[in-house]
Amino acid sequence: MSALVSTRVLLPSLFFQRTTFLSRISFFNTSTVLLSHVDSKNVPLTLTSLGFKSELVETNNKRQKYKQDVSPIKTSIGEGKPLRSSKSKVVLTKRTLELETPPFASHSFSELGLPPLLLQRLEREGFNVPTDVQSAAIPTILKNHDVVIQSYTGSGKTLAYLLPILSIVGPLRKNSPENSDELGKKMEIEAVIVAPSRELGMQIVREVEKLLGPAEKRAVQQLVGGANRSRQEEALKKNKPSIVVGTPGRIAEISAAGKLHTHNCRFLVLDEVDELLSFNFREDMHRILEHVGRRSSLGQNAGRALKGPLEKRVERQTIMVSATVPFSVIRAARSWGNNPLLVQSQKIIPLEAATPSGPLNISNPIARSSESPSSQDEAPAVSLPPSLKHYYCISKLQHKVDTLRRCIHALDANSVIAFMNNTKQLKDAVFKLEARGIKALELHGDLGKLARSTALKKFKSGEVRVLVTNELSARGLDVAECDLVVNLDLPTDSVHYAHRAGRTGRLGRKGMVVSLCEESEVFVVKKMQKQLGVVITGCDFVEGKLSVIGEERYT
Ligand SMILES: Nc1ncnc2c1ncn2[C@@H]1O[C@H](COP(=O)(O)OP(=O)(O)OP(=O)(O)O)[C@@H](O)[C@H]1O
Repeated sequence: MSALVSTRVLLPSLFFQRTTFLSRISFFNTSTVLLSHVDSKNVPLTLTSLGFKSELVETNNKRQKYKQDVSPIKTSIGEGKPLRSSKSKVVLTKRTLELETPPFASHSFSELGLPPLLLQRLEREGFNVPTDVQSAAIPTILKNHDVVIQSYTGSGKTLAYLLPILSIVGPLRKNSPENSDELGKKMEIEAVIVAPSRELGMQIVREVEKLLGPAEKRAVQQLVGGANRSRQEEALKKNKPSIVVGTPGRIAEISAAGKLHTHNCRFLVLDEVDELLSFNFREDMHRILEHVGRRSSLGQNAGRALKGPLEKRVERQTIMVSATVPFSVIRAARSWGNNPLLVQSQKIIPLEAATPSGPLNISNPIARSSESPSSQDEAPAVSLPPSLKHYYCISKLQHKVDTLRRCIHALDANSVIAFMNNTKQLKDAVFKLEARGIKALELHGDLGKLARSTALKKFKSGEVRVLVTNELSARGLDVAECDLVVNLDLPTDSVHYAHRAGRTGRLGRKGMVVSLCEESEVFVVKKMQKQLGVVITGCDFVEGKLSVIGEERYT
């Protein structure tokens, strides 16, 4: 009761509205609504109060800016150099988010069987300790197993498959007697990595290039859509890369033109595999699966003929990766792979033993206690980083951008990704944010290649505070500094929620996800909450503060 009183004290004018609101929630849902409360010390909830260490400092132009904390981990993003926007002449200092609960395993990279040159490169790039999923996946892939890698967003799945691949193919590979005769020869393509978007494809290429270093970065080639195809074909011919990374359409196109020779390919990686299963990619994926790597004529049983774990395989090794693994992926993996294993952060099991809901819900008591979901309704409970905080705020459609503005100020967010479903409304939102003095840019598929790259670059560098985007950016996009994700439109389902939400809270950093919805949509939030097995708390942004409205208990 005292908690309820404190809400009244803080927000007297809103009290009546709030009580009405709570009773409506009860109407839409069977869940029990508890008393409203605000933080017991009446401290406003901001990203700072939630643990993002930042400090206000005066810069030359007298504007208050953030001084970054030095992260213990060097990320791919700049380390907080002062940045200057050429247009506004505003000096921005990037705030680096601390790793609060990093998913690091106790092992070191050197225990995982990686070659010395690769270990040196990891150290040089500041990758000192493997994450849990890397510790589980690297030795498993090195033992020639086909795998489905599933762990929550931002837990380091990319290196989990890149490191074993780089141990075996390309210039950093093991100089074992087995492949020493191949040294010096021009190799064929040995690994094909497929990603559903151009941005994700390019991000993976950057990660490989970082490890290869400038002298050897030609060993990887990007084959993404939207870029000049003949230039990519020329580069393939000239550089003879060991690894190609691309989008399904472009890989299939170049392969069909006879310019991509992948029949001897050793590895096929399907990153964001559940997305690659979607209807849009069906034909291209069919071609890739048929043409990449030597398929044994014995089909599925061929793998069983392997005598020992290190026996050289004669057909490709298939690696499938996602934070969300619905039953469709398990089914596809069983037919595409060779007795694949399901690799999660803390366990490795044969995929045959994985049930549709098992791998997703098992670690989450809330999701486990709810009714068992249908195959479309699976709860991606272990897909979400544990450090994330989830909120929803009721807002009328026409007030959403203003609510977003209040949300950004109340949470003191520095790097925000706002998701919308419709491109036209997305443009309007950017216009309104800019009109309210918040630097924002749009990112979606209707933009040209240059505009897309520029928007992303400006957002990553901290020059732009809000990136307004759609599903294009929901998968894989890695911006360590992103401290807030806002759903200006609700995602279509809990899987989409998980991927959008996962753009913040990367690698154990704290992050907040706020979904803005109309009153009639609250039941959708409640449904996703149940499916995801997380608490999505009602809130409002009043007088520059976040006020929690109610807590709900599962029934
Ligand atoms: N062992 C490590 N030490 C330090 N940083 C790491 C380590 N492994 C990965 N990272 C960094 O963590 C960030 C997140 O990794 P990554 O993008 O691979 O996550 P993910 O699990 O694939 O996420 P998503 O599911 O969203 O695609 C990246 O910036 C990556 O460089």
